[in-house]
Amino acid sequence: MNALELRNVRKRFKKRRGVWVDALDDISLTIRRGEVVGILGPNGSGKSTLVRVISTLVIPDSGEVHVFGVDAVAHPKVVQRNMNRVSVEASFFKKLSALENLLYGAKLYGVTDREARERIREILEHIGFDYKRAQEPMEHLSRGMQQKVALARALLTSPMLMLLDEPTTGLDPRSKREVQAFIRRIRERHDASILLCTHDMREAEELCDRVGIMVDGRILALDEPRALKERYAADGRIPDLEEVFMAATGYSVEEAAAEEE
Ligand SMILES: Nc1ncnc2c1ncn2[C@@H]1O[C@H](COP(=O)(O)OP(=O)(O)OP(=O)(O)O)[C@@H](O)[C@H]1O
Repeated sequence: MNALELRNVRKRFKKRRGVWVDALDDISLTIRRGEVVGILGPNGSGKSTLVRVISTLVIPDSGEVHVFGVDAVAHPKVVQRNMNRVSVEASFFKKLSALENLLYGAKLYGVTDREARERIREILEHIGFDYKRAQEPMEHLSRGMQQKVALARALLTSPMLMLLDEPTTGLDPRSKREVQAFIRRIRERHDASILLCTHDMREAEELCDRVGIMVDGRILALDEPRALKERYAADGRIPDLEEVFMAATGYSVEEAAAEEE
């Protein structure tokens, strides 16, 4: 059984009168157990909508979404238990400490307080979060530190499927490396299947088994990074992933990362 299966998923949004946008335009995608699949795409290409549909926050107009064989549209509660989403919009109780927020998160997933406390310490240390600061209110922490708490919360509940929506965007270089190293470790242990949306080509290449390129709600290419590069080879020269991205999308990396108009 696959960790994730999307078949012909569509989602349209009304932008203004008479103007619609196909955020997801006939998306089919499979993630095998233990596999890390990256999605690279410019702003507005539909990555967040993809993550929201899988995490049952948005209902697709048509198509099927199965998480470990369970229909996500018909049984959102069951599916939510088997996955966790990390995104910049992660919600916390800002006045409470990181530790209190993490304990609360663990409780929702049925992890006991004692078990949670041990694991919280271990996870925070692994991702380079100074445990002494875990007692401070969330609102005192930098964005990078809050992002690490969001990641810790996702890991704490041992989700079978992790949806990482730009987990390193906005982090300082050191935090970024720590978070990436942690994702790499999870990957090596093969204990989670991961969908990773990112702007960062190197991150995608280093962390993902397969990478998809998304533009205007469609996945243009999805393959192992090496195979993608071979596919776009010209005159016997193998391009890097950045060049593949430009060739496939017509966007430069800078344009892809720029704010949506
Ligand atoms: N709730 C909504 N209402 C109207 N339009 C929406 C809504 N959510 C997304 N869209 C539109 O759907 C398209 C895809 O958006 P989405 O946020 O999924 O892209 P993205 O690739 O995640 O971009 P970003 O990297 O900026 O988050 C965009 O044109 C966006 O404006």
